[in-house]
Formats: sequence, structure tokens, C-alpha cells
Amino acid sequence: MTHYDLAIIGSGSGNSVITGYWDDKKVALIDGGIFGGTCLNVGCIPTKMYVYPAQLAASAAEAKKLGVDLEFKGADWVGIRDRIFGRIDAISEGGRRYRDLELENVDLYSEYATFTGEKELTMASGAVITADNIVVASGSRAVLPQVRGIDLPGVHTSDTIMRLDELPERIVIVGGGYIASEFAAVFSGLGSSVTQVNRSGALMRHQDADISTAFTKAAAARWNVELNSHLTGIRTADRGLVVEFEGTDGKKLELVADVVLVAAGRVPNTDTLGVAGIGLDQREDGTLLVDEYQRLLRGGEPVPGMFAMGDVANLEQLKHVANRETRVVVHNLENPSDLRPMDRRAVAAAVFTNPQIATVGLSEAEARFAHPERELAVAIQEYGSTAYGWAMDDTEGFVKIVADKHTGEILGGHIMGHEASLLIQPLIQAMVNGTTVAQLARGPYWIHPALTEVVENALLSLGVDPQAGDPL
Ligand SMILES: Cc1cc2nc3c(=O)[nH]c(=O)nc-3n(C[C@H](O)[C@H](O)[C@H](O)COP(=O)(O)OP(=O)(O)OC[C@H]3O[C@@H](n4cnc5c(N)ncnc54)[C@H](O)[C@@H]3O)c2cc1C
Ligand SMILES: NC(=O)c1ccc[n+]([C@@H]2O[C@H](COP(=O)([O-])OP(=O)(O)OC[C@H]3O[C@@H](n4cnc5c(N)ncnc54)[C@H](O)[C@@H]3O)[C@@H](O)[C@H]2O)c1
Repeated sequence: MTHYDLAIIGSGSGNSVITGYWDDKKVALIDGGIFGGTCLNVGCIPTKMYVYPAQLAASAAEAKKLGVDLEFKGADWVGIRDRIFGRIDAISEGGRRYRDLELENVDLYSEYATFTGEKELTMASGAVITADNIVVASGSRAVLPQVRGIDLPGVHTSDTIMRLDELPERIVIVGGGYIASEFAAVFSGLGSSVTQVNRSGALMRHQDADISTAFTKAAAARWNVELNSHLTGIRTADRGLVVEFEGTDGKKLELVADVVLVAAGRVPNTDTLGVAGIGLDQREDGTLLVDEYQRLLRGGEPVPGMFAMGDVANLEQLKHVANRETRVVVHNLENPSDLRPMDRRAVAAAVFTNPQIATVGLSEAEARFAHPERELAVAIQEYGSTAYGWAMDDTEGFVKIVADKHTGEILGGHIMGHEASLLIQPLIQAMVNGTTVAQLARGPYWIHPALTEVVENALLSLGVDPQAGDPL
């Protein structure tokens, strides 16, 4: 049995816990999957590397209404795929080699581990290690509905769909969330015939209701969308797969496809880690409970020397949240007498679908529920109401802001449309820094006639009460 100062489970965000502080100490880094974790290998980065070319491809159709005659002649799927993974696989392998071969104080275990004691881990090979400190960063994995035919060749999750040998002619995408909506935009942009099928009555249902409704309409104008239908089975056909669904009204739906992508949510990797055996506190969905310092809890009390971060411990399942939690874990591991808390104000996210969606803070419904005592100001401003929106002839994009009518505090911002992921940033900044609606609308210059004017105008149209000293 080898003893370590620190053991880390997961080489995604977990890899960044190994700072210079550990140079003279012994560290075990354990990962049974691909080195570097989800974001690098099968998540944020490769998906966005597909999103950009797909957006270029889709722009041919969008240019037409502006009088520009672009022709989309097809996508070189294999070329795009190899450019993406030629870059990513090399980074993953370089990171693995560095940890495995070049860092003397780090032992890399390329296998799965389970807890067999509070500070004891047993590897798949049978090796047992102990450690004074353990960081759990084991991430999450795709959920596969247990229906007939789910393991047929041609049925994929986001882990495998990006490595296809050819662009599918017809793809059925199961799910209405982030992953399903991003891949629907990628495949439809690149030229596949896409049908996205969701169990509930709208896409992106966790967003503000106005965004969810508008996105469902916008998506249906770009690819086929079927709602209120859940997956019941998959079978092989003469040419491809038949994907079977049942509607909430009992009606059957059968779709023929070359490839099926199942994007029905992700579960935390806690069941496979044996955490229940050591009595760690978990939420109902299996995520590990941590305190504000990212310390693991047992019976509500922090367990000394044990931390968790990332998808295994938060509800957001976002890389920038995992990164921030990592910084908190790094600080608190290295400075146990000066603990610093995680900041969960103004968590933001973007969905890189078409049109893009971005969000920060509370939806209107969440704000009304969370603050029944406050009078809210709500504004919706269309891209098409600004000069840049005229240039784009945009008829879909809009910004929605929710604020406190009397104090001018911004409670939430929601954007759908061109580069929503960029336009949201001033609202994130304002929420974190406590900048009011008036201070944000009139404090900085807003470049004319940039698309950011739609955010400025949304702020102005909220009609919040003026305060003494507001900028002019
Ligand atoms: C398709 C897709 C697109 C995404 N796009 C975005 C995006 O655009 N923006 C964004 O913010 N987020 C995005 N995400 C989410 C983001 O990837 C995750 O939030 C983030 O990667 C989580 O990091 P993590 O360190 O918690 O886990 P991971 O990076 O998943 O690392 C966990 C590691 O632990 C290993 N492991 C698990 N169990 C064990 C065990 N028992 N023993 C040993 N090793 C184990 C796994 O092999 C894995 O490598 C996306 C996710 C997906 C799937
Ligand atoms: N851009 C980003 O930041 C980004 C991108 C991708 C993923 N992610 C993260 O990954 C997480 C997981 O993404 P996801 O899209 O898998 O999950 P999700 O929870 O966002 O969506 C799952 C969807 O599948 C549907 N569904 C579930 N079972 C079904 C069934 N049997 N038949 C039909 N539909 C069914 C649900 O109604 C829901 O719409 C997200 O919550 C997100 O945090 C982030």
C-alpha cells in the first residue's frame, strides 16, 4: 500500500490541483478514462470547434435575405474532425506524459478507483493507496434511457458522436437540453437532416420561459423538432435505424435515421466511486454535498482533508464553475487556516446552438418566486430595434433583463440571438460588482452602432426608479 500526501480522482479539473506547493510532496492522480477529462476531450472544446464551422456553413442561408448570394456546397466532415482531434488528442497525450513521466512527485494511475475507506482508494487493478488529502473531481457521465436497442451500433452519446467516420445524412437527436440543442445546430449547419425529439413541450426548458419559447420556434425553423415524445426503443431497418417514441397523448412516432444521438442528461460519477460506503452526504440526484469551502460533508459536518469540485459536486455542470471551484480547493488545501469560500453569485452560461442562448442569474419566474416582496422591472429588447439589428435584418434575437424596480439591482439577464454569449458579459460584470441598472446603462460608453446597444436599450427600457447621483 502506498501512502500519498494528496490523491486526486479525475484528471479534468482535478489536474489543475497539482500546483508547485506539492513539488516536495507525493501526489496520486487517478483517472480511468481519457486524460484531461470531459471538457477537453469530449465536451466544451471539441463541440465548439464543430460549432464554428457549422455556423459558417449556416451563414450561407442567412446571407440570402440580405442579398448576398453565398452557396454552401458541403462540409468536409473528416477534415473538420481530424483538425479538431489532431489538436485535442495531442494536448491530452502531452498532459498525460507530463504527469506520468516528467513529474517525479506525481504517480499517475490510469484506472478507475473506488473508496474502500475514508482515506483509502482501491484501483481496478487491486492496488490500494491511502492519502492525507483527497480531492474528488470525478465528473459526470451521459444517461442512457434503458430502452430496447440502446446499445445498437449507430446509437451515440456526446462521447462518440464527434468521431463519426462520415457526416450522417439523417440524424435523430434525443433531448431538448444543452447537448441536444448544440449538436442539432452543428449537424443541421453542416448539412445533415436533423430531427430533435424532446420529452417535454419545449426545448431548453430550464431557461427563462420567453427564451425557451422563442428558441423552440427558432429551432423548428432550422431543423425538425418533435415535442412531448419520449424514447421507447430503437431497431435496425434496411438502411439505418428506426427510432421509436411515444407521445404524452399515447401517439407513436417512428423516425428513420443513420445515426442517433442520445443527449438525455448527465449523472454524477458517485455511484461508481463507492462514496455511499463511506457515508458522504449526497443530494437526491447523487451529487456530493460540499460546504462553501468545497469540503466534503458527512452528517452535515466537513470531513477533514476531503474536498470535491466540478460536475460530481455542483448542479450547474459547467466548466467555468468547475474552474472556479478548483481555485477554491487549491487555496483551501494549501491554506487550511485561511479558508476562502466559493462565490456562486451570478453564475452564467451559454448554449452554443443556433441561435445562441446566454443566461445569468434568475429567470423571471425564479425572481418572482425568490423575491415575492420586491417589485420587479422586466424588459425585453429586440435586436431588430437597434441599428446593428437593422443591418442584420434580425427578426429573432432579443435581450431580457429582470431587475428590482426600486433599487435597480439586476437579478437576471437572458439573451437569444447572434453572439449572445458575448453580449451577456456586461450583465455578468454588473451583477458581480453590484452595479445598478442606471450605473451600467449610463456609466460606460456603449459603442454606436454596435450590437451591444441592444443591452443598453434593454437596461434603459426597464424604467427603474432613478437614484441620486445616477450618471447622466
Ligand atoms: C458535449 C458537452 C459539451 C459541453 N460544453 C460545455 C461548454 O461549452 N461550456 C461549459 O462550461 N461546459 C460544457 N460542458 C460541461 C463541462 O464539460 C463539464 O462541466 C466539465 O468538464 C466538468 O469537469 P470535471 O472536472 O468536473 O469532470 P471531468 O472533466 O469529466 O473529469 C472527471 C474525470 O474523472 C474520471 N473518473 C470518473 N470516475 C472515476 C473513478 N472512479 N476513478 C478514476 N477516475 C474516474 C473520468 O474518466 C474523467 O476523466 C460540456 C459537456 C459536454 C458533455
Ligand atoms: N454550452 C454549455 O455550457 C454546455 C454544453 C453542453 C453541455 N453542458 C452541460 O452538460 C449538462 C448535460 O447536458 P444535457 O443536454 O445532456 O442535459 P439537459 O439536462 O440539459 O437535457 C436533457 C434533455 O433530455 C430530455 N430527455 C430526457 N430523457 C428523455 C427521453 N427518454 N426521451 C426524450 N427526451 C428526453 C430532457 O427533457 C431534457 O430536455 C448540461 O446541464 C450542461 O450544464 C453545457
